[in-house]
Amino acid sequence: TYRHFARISVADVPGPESSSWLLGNMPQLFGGQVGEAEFKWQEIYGGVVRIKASFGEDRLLVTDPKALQYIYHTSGYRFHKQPERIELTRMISGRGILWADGNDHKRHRKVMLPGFGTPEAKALLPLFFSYAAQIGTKWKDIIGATADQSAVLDVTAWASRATLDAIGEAAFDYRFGAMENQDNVVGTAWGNVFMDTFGSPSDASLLALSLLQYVPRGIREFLVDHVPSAGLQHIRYTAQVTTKVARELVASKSAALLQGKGTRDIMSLLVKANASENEKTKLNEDELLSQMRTIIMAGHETTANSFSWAVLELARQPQIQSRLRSEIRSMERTIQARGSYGFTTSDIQSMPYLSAVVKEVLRFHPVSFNNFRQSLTDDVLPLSQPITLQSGEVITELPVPKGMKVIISIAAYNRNKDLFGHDAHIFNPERWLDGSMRKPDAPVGAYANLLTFAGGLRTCMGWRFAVLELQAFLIELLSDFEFSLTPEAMRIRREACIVMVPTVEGRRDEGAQLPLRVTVASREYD
Ligand code: HEM
Repeated sequence: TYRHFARISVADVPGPESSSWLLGNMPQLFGGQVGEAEFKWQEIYGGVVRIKASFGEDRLLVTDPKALQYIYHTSGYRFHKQPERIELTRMISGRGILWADGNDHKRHRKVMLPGFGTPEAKALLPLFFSYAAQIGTKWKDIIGATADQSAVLDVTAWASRATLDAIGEAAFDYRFGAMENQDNVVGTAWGNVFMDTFGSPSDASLLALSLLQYVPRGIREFLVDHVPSAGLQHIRYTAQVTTKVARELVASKSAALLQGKGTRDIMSLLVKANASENEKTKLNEDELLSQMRTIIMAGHETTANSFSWAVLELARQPQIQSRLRSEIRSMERTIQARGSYGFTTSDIQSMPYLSAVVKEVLRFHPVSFNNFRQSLTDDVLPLSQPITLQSGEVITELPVPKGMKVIISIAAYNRNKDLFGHDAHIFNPERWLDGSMRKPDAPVGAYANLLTFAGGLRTCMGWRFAVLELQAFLIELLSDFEFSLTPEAMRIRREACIVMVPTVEGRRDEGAQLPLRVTVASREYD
């Protein structure tokens, strides 16, 4: 008790009132749509906001670029993941890289790195195009069978199946077959898992999550593994079926490697890199299996939902959609004129509007919308903008106590008006083209100074894959199809599960969906 009251306090940092001692501001933070509370608080209080968790505990909501650079990079291994949140990660992807911290994390990252370079990502471009083309073929069949040559299609469900198949082949040289067989066990298990487990958390589940931090690790793990709840059961089942496939794959990859027949997929590179590590740094079998679950989880729903948000914005703003289609078709003509077929990465790099749209989608709709960290020691956060404490004192550095829990709002950082302009809350790809954006003093993110892929020591390993896959899907499907809003699509919510998914207001129990009207795009004026 003495230590608690004598330690450094952040109570003087301004922040919103909380009406509940039991839950603090957590219902506001997790109950609404993604970003709702954080956008408001960032506007009122700036880049560092003191909010309340359960039992009056102070937490910091951070979007200040310099503070984030410090947390992610400079002091990266002194800000660990929060113990209760790490249980959620363990449930989804096991004790893999997303779960590991400190030296353990270094070990995981080193073994995984060879699979995630630029050449590896570029080599996958034809594969991404081929899965996007498979969606196109299916859509043409469905649309062709309708009287008015148009159909309402759930873009999220199609994208989810295609990205699962793409990551299966890219990462493991394995065919999930989700596009062909909609009852595919792994595909079905992953379907809506985030919405079922993490969507619309009740006050009781928020309180349970808060209480987990006070429970010793072994008991915490037991509870998470055994508490009977439908959402948890769904995720446990998903983990079980994915691990089963993963086990078969690790065995076959290891056998192929022994016979000198290794392939170039991510998992083979990982198994190979692991084989050359010494006994201390090697990943064990459980860690290898967890890595596969991590890659499936991190590499499929994230990209599928980013694609869904992109298409929704294009349906909302038909003039952006037409301009992008024109750029795509113009590049198609250039490719045909040089006598080749298919886009290369340099073709894609010379499409400025596509690049602007993709950056704007990732800025506006970051599907992984917040990160949770906790300081290992007393520390001092540097700040880009001074803050005025409630006492009136103005500070440019903020001392934080050991154990301080920090919530990083990726969604709010990406709407920072100093970085992205006064219209940061508007979807406008033009900002990436008109030279109006200021170069940041404290760059944080890996891509376009966005925090979408986090930053520093734990930057998303698959960001190059994600950007290329998104570009390939947009090129392939925008070229052939036109998207327009349906009445349901006018009521889309940014649902705050672990991955931000679209749901329809009033129909959240149906899970993630994006019903858009899809027609075959005319080529008359090409
Ligand atoms: C739009 C798509 C994606 C987004 C927005 C995204 C976002 C993120 C974020 C925010 C993190 C940091 C998580 C944390 O520290 O808790 C992360 C980590 C990670 N992501 Fe992604 N990701 C995407 C796609 C992918 C893909 C396609 C792959 C793999 C093929 C991938 C693999 C990983 C891995 C392995 C990590 C762990 C990195 C580490 O802890 O060192 N991600 N991602």
